[in-house]
Formats: sequence, structure tokens, C-alpha cells
Amino acid sequence: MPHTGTILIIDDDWDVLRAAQLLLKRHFAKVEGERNPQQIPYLLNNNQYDVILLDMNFTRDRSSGKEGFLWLDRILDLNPQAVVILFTAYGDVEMAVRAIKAGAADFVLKPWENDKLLATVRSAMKESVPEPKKEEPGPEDKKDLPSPIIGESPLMQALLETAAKIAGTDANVLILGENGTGKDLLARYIHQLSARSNQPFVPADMGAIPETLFESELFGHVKGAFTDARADRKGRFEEADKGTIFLDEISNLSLPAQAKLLNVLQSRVVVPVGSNKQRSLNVRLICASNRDLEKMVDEGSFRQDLLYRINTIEIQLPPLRERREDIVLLAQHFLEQYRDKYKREVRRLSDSLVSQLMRYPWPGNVRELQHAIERAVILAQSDLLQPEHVFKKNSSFSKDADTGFNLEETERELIRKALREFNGSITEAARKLGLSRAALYRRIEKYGI
Ligand SMILES: Nc1ncnc2c1ncn2[C@@H]1O[C@H](COP(=O)(O)OP(=O)(O)OP(=O)(O)O)[C@@H](O)[C@H]1O
Repeated sequence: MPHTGTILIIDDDWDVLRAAQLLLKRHFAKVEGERNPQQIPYLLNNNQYDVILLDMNFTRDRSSGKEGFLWLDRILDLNPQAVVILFTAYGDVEMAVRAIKAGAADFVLKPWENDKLLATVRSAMKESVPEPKKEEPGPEDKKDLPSPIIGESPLMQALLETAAKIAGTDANVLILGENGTGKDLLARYIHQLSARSNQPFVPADMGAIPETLFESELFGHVKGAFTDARADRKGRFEEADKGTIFLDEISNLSLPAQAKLLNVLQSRVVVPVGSNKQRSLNVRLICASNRDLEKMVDEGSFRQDLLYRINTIEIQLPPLRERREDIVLLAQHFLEQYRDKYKREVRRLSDSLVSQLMRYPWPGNVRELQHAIERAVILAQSDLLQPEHVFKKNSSFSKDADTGFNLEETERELIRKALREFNGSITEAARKLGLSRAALYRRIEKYGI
């Protein structure tokens, strides 16, 4: 009989997460693991889980279970029907009972017995929605959902924390960063974490809208307003009513368009082209730019008052070359994504590929890496991804090119970090780094770690 049931496990202990995933994957259709509880709102907004397994004690707060309670509350706020099983340390039964009163379905003591964990999940699963609904969305319907934001570098972790903090406020957000750094993804993430997440997220690329259509695209028009206006049409601001509007490449707006936008943001009303009726606005504004807007203000090509209006919160997305710790993680993430999409056997990045990925400066940032791995997965014949799959033979990047980065130092640091993170476990550290155990041992010896 095919397995059914979708499970999410949230535990910041890598070993616990892996062990639970391994066990449950053998019995249920889909088992996802997440170490960072901050991702809970995002995950819940984008997925349906029959059962959620939640750790009570995250690192920051080892023993009181306070953080666990907070996250339990948060989950039940987001989905009052959620079926949550708590993981709690042996001896914490009282706390677990308290958690059940607070809305958890059940609890499991750590370390668990496999049979007990399975039985608890199975019985909770029955309480969850047992009838499969015919009209349930298939995988096709979900394909446009934004992907999770990958990044464990301190820079990205700090940034995601800020994003989570400000998501709930209605403050205007300006996201700055080079092309392909993930500005669009971050804007969607903030929307997903906000109270507006069930309302529309409406992107509008200011670089793609011709000057003549700017007003009608953003603020709408009424029938007959101009030759082609055969019917009333809502603008993007109105489409985003109660939700979020995302103005991408805001630096592309001409000065007259900037003045019109500022006027709308100040008055919080739009007047469709050809109409004299004002429509009031309830939108959260997120803007993005790959250019230095302060500099444009100095040069006179961007209005200072508009900048002040849109940058209540400013988030700078660092280029990939400044968060090298994320490169291999991202590469592995894309490898898995495209391996599933193209049904390939490829599973691992070769040692030499990891070295080259780390050395390359990635001027096109995450998008360039994503496309490179997609192409490589299509090309790969075995389970190992090699440099020649990723880097074109005649590309200007060659093995010996001086990229200005000290590869050995970077590699040594990464290995140290991974070993620290997994308390010296070679198997886990090697997996995280995309290396075989033997390759990791060789490097440990080489660097005298
Ligand atoms: N941290 C990340 N984790 C996973 N995927 C990412 C991450 N950052 C970016 N991506 C992916 O990389 C691609 C480019 O990201 P995105 O479109 O958000 O960048 P952008 O900064 O808006 O680019 P542009 O300035 O060119 O519009 C997308 O497919 C996105 O899903």
C-alpha cells in the first residue's frame, strides 16, 4: 500500500532530526525536517502537514521549554487545526502535560523508542484530517510557491531574523542587493510571514513597465481613458489591496513617475487614469533595487523624499561572494531540487567541484549558481557532479585563475565550522560539506585540524 501522510519535524539538534526523519520516512509519504524554528510560519503558510513534531527545548533556552510553548502557540495561531506532537527530554512529563493542555496533541519523551514514536504519530495522524479530499491540490498547483531561503552564514541568519521581526509590522521595506541575490525571494518571504499572508502579493517590475503605461499599470484606468482602454482595469496597487505590493527595480522610475508614486504613497489613495474618484489604499509596500539609491539622490536622479518614504526598513542582501559558507549549501539544495525535477541519479558534489564552487566569485550571485547547477544536473551521467558539468570548458574561470580568495583558508574554516556544528562527527560534517568521509579525513590531516 502506498504511504500517506505529511510530517514536519522541527528540532535544532541535527542528530535527532536525522534519526526521526530516517525512521518516519519508511512509514509516511513525506517527512520534512527543519532546524530553525523561525521558518515555522513560512513552512506552515506554504505547506499542509498532517502532523508536526516540535522540540520543546531549542538551544537558546535549553531547559524551561518556554520557546517550545511560544512556537506551539504560534503554530496553533497560524493553523488552529494543526496536530502537534512535542519532543521533550526525559523527566519533563509535567511540562509535556502542560503542553497538551495548551493545545498539543501528544508528546514523546527523548530519547524515544521507535515503536512508541511511530504509534504516537500514527494515532495523531488519525486525528488529523483522515478523508483525502478529491479536490486537494496536486503538486502542479504548488509549483509556483516560493522556495525556502537557504543560508546559514551569520550574515544571512541575521538578515532572516530581521526579516522575521519586521514582517509583522506594516513598515515599508527597501531591499538592496546585486542582481540574483534573492531580493524577490526575500520580499515574498516577508509577505508570507506577515499578517497579510493570505492576501495577494503583487509584484511589479519598474524596469519592465514603459513610461507611458506607468500610471495605468500601477493605478488602473477607466473605460475610454485612452484609445486602448476598452474596459475598466484595476491597477497593481488595487490588486494588492489588503496584501503586499512589491516594486522591483525602483531605480528605473523616471523623475515624473517618482513624483506620481510619492503622491500616492503620501495620500494613500489612487485615482485611476480617466477617473476622478479616489480609491483608498491598504497595501504594504516593499521595494527593491540593485543600484545605490543614496548615490542616485546625490546625482539628482532619485528623489530624496521618495527614498525616505520607501526605506523605513532597509535590508542589504549581501552578494554570494561575501557569504561563501552558503555556496555549498545552496549548490546542494539546487542539486536536490533539479535531481527531483529531471529525475536524475546525481547525488553528490565532487571534492574538486566543491573547491571550484568556493573559489568562483559568482558575479550573477545565487541565480547564476542555480542555473549552473540546473545545467550540471541535466548533463551529469553518474551520481557525482564534476567541475566540467558546472563550469563551461571555455569559460574565463579556470582552475588556476587568481580569484583573490584564499581557497585553503576558506576550506579550513569551513571544515572547522562543520566539525564544531556537529560536535566532531565526521559523517555529519562530511555530509554537510558535500564531501566523502575519506575526503574529509584527508583534509583534516592536511590542515592539521
Ligand atoms: N537564499 C536563497 N535560497 C534559495 N534560493 C535562492 C536564494 N536566493 C536566491 N535564490 C534563488 O535564486 C534566484 C534569483 O533570486 P531572486 O529572483 O530573488 O533575486 P533578485 O535579487 O530579485 O534578482 P534580480 O535583481 O535580478 O531581480 C531565484 O530562483 C531564487 O529562488
